[in-house]
Amino acid sequence: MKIAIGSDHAGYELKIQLVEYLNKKVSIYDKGTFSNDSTDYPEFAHAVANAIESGEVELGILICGSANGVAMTANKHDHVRCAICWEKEIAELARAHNDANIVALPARFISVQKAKDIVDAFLNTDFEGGRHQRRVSKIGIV
Ligand SMILES: O=C(CO)[C@H](O)[C@H](O)[C@H](O)COP(=O)(O)O
Repeated sequence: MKIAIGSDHAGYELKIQLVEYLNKKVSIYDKGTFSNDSTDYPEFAHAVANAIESGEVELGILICGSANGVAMTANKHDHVRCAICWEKEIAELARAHNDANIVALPARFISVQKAKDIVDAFLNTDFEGGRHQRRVSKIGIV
């Protein structure tokens, strides 16, 4: 499986931990940031969202302090459904019911172990389709 990951400075340390953890299981495409220097989360959210839209990867992981900024940015992309997750059960539902293709993690509010559990749940849960496909299809209708 191909996974893109990106964070701003607030998520950088967690991103390092997750890249090391996930490298043993999947192919990781790291879209930055690559230091603790203060930066702007939209750059990395757009990079991960573009990787989804181009087909470079199947799923993505975004990290910032609260997860709000990266999720808001990624969800501007037509083919992205980015879900903020702070418990593994929410990650399972984001995949099973919402067909989310990016998980957004709030680095300043969850532990590294919690983040690993959330990511594992996200990567290992399939979309259920059926009634959920009907609802997901309506998301873009405004
Ligand atoms: O949480 C975030 C956006 O939703 C970002 O990670 C920012 O870091 C956050 O807005 C705080 O900014 P700061 O420059 O790290 O104080």
